Formats: sequence, C-alpha cells, structure tokens
Amino acid sequence: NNIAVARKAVAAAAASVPKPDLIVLPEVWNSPYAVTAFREYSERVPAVKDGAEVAGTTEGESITALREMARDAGVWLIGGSIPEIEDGTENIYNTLTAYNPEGKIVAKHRKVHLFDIDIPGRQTFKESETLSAGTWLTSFEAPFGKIGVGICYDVRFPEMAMIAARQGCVAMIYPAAFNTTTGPMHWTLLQRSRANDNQIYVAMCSPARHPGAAYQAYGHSSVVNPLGDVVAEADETEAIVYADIDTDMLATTRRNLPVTIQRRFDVYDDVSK
Ligand SMILES: NC(=O)CCC(=O)C(=O)O
Repeated sequence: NNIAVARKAVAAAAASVPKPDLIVLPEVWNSPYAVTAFREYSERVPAVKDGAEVAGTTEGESITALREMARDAGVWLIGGSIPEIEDGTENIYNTLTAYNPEGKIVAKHRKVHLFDIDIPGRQTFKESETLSAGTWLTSFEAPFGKIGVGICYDVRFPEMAMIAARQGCVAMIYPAAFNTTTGPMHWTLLQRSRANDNQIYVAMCSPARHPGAAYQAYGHSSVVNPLGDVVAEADETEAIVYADIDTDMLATTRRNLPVTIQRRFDVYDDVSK
C-alpha cells in the first residue's frame, strides 16, 4: 500500500551518500487525488502550536508512519500532504506535516489556496467541493535554515513565498501534484518565478504519473536555486531527486543583485487594499 511505498522511498533517500538532512514527499500520497476520495482517506492530524505538537490530540496511521520514517531514517521530513479530518467540525483539509529526526511534528500546514480551476475539455478540478481552506502560513526552523512550506496551487500566489523570504526562509518547499495540462505550462515557470523574485531555493515534489489514475500527475519533482536555475529535475516516472541548499550561494546572489534590500515599501501601496 501507499504507506509501504512511502516508507521504502524515504529509507532509500536516507541511504544515499552523503545522507540528506531533509526529505520531501508529494501531495496527497495516501489517497487518490480525487474530491470523491478525500473524506474516505482522511485522518486525524495533531494540532501544532509554536513549532510543537499540542499534547493529547489523536492521529491516523499515515501520521504515525511518517513519524517512524523520520525517526528511523534520522532525517527532517516534510511528509507531503494527506486529507485531514478535523475533530469537532469534521471539515476536511489538504494538510502537510513536517517532522524532526526524533519524529516530532514541527509544522502543520493546511493548503491555503484550494485548486478550483476549469479549463474546458482539458482540466477541471474543484477541491472546494470537499475541502476547506487553511487560514495560516507555515514555516519551521531547522539546523540547515528556516524552511517555508505550501501545497501545490499555493505556489501560484507569490505573496506566500515573499512573506516566507522576508521572514528569513532560505527555501519554499511545496508538495504538489500538477497535471498534464498545467504542468507543461507553468510547473517550472512558477518555481523559477518564486525563486528569482525572492532569491530563495524553491522545490516541488510530485507523485509519479500513474497510467491508470483518473488524475494524471505531471511528475517532474524539481529544485530551483536563488538565481532561478533548475538544479535538479525528475521526469514523470518514479524517482528521487537530490539538491543542496547552499546558503553561501543564496548570500552571494543577494549581494550581487541586492533587490531584497532595495525594495521600496514606502512607494508600494498595500496590495491588499
Ligand atoms: N493539486 C493542485 O493544487 C494542482 C495545481 C495545479 O495543477 C496548477 O496548475 O496550479
């Protein structure tokens, strides 16, 4: 089943030399990516406050498995996302959890921007038919730098990445599942845009394409550096991609092209007005 596949992939990534500090899984890896499946595959996810789990909350089997994967491999893990069912409201969210090498949850993000699009004859999807939207932005501190997270369609909203960069994040990481219509159009462009605008690393991790699936994932997990160069990219088949987060390279980019300190917030009006 999918938990066994994820376990094997995390163990394989962790066994590579040099051993990675951080491993990332894709969006909705424990369920078909279908609005009709989210409730059936949903699980409880512990609450997280100020980077620590709130004691006494329950969790489903995928969360328990993700803890074990992080702990067994001794790595930081962004555990992709799974459908979450919320205690009390029974609302469903598309929820990401991140773990430290002790298997403790350090961040919980609910997809803020729901994927509701209609490109006639090509791609129609309406997450809001069964999902509710998250209401907060999420980042966590790790020894290799502060990491901001979003989920898939969140990458289209530049404000999220800009806020993360301004709060000191060195990377934005998005578990994602674009499709064969919007993937070729925008998958790479969006990552390069978020990276170049903010001079940070940007990574997106996708499920591999599955010929039998109703939703054809684009694949192409990739990593883009602060100059906007693609430094690692898979194709549409199952793969593990590796890249370094080089904070010296990030600093050099910002020194050579100092846009991060040249912004004119005294001239820009508040974009939300
Ligand atoms: N799962 C998603 O949010 C898909 C987003 C997508 O394909 C896009 O084009 O944006």
